[in-house]
Amino acid sequence: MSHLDDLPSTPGKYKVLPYGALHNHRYLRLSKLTLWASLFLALFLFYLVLSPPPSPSRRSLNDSSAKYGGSHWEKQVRKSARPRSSGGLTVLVTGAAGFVGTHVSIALRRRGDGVLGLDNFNRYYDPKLKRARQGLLERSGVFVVEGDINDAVLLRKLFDVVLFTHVMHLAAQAGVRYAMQNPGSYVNSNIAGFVNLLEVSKAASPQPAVVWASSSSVYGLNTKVPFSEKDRTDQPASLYAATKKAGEGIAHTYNHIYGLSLTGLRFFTVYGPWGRPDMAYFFFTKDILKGKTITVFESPDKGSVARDFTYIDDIVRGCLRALDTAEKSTGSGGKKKGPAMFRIYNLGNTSPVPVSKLVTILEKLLKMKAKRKIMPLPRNGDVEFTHANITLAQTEIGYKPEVDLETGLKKFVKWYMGFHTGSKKKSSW
Ligand SMILES: O=C(O)[C@H]1O[C@H](OP(=O)(O)OP(=O)(O)OC[C@H]2O[C@@H](n3ccc(=O)[nH]c3=O)[C@H](O)[C@@H]2O)[C@H](O)[C@@H](O)[C@H]1O
Repeated sequence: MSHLDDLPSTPGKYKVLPYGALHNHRYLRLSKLTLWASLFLALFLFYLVLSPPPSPSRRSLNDSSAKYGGSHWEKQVRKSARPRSSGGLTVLVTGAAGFVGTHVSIALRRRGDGVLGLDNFNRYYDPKLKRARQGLLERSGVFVVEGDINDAVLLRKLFDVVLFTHVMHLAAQAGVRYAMQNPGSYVNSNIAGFVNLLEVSKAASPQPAVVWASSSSVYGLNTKVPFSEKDRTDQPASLYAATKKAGEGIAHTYNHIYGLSLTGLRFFTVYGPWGRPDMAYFFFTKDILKGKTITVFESPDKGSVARDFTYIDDIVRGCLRALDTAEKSTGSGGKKKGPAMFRIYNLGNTSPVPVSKLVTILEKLLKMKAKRKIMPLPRNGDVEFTHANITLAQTEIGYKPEVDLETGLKKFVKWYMGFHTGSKKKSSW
């Protein structure tokens, strides 16, 4: 086989040229190549000169999420956060697509305050419910930024775009029993996320006043009833409770060092329309309707387990009163200028109801008999009873619960049936 065997067999694609012509041909190809390379280099240099490297914040903003940023996004953020009148509040609501977050955001927006929502739409329970709540929020004029409270770049960006007067911090890993399955999630949201939010809030100029959700669970094994803010809270019964208690300590630190105005609200088993499917009243309703057995816990001495169930509208009124009475933070840009307000309030109903009674009310409303399995309270973080003393909240912020369990559950069941049967009521408020 000769070297000619390597030549292509199709004559038109390969020409054997005399030396001079071959040289000229190579020269022409070389200069074309040089021309293209120079053009490419010039364009590249031109691009480098015209686009300076992104600042660290821009870079990580782009890296960490593609879901925010840009002029259209900023316009939506500003519009949502703008109050209708000059005296209105400008509130960042974290956990806005959550149960309490949705109700509070809509109530604020309805009375004319500016509200920007933030929610990470995590999968702790069906995100479809959170998306449905987001639909409600949008219809009320509340834009929800999809992001996490641990994302410092995003939080700083939000504070750059909007001068928030208040933060209503409701984003949290909720649920007492789930803490045994996923402890990290509680530390991540209720501790790390809260610190991150406070870091950004304390650095803001002006600093916002922060109102946040603590929990009745901080009373833990306390046996003195009703639970008063003065009672011990150093015996948490679950990691959830421990992280909420830690949150109160952390908040105090930011108040003490940086002059942030902080108000913690200890919610007592909040229930109502658009509620959380991981809560007993919600999944009892679902299971009773399906004819499935429900497990009703009883105390070790065969007594009833009771909760101070609090209706969502009462909680919303409490949140709004806390926001309205919060004094301004005294610091600015991370520097304390004087002492600032620090408050903790119980927001409960003041009338504990045994869980067995809750089931009886549901049976009546659903017109179905529940298949009950009575079980001793497992050692999973649940406490035997909760009972709020609300004198402090009543005296200082005018909190007054109005809805009893039967009335509240009636409203919940009405919503539940509408939402789950896909009737028109699905989107009603
Ligand atoms: O106040 C709070 O700070 C907390 O309230 C809520 O916790 P809880 O009061 O524990 O509500 P929830 O789970 O509805 O159980 C209600 C009752 O049903 C009993 N229960 C529960 C499950 C079951 O299968 N059987 C049963 O009897 C159970 O023993 C209990 O007695 C929030 O979830 C929590 O995030 C936090 O906000």
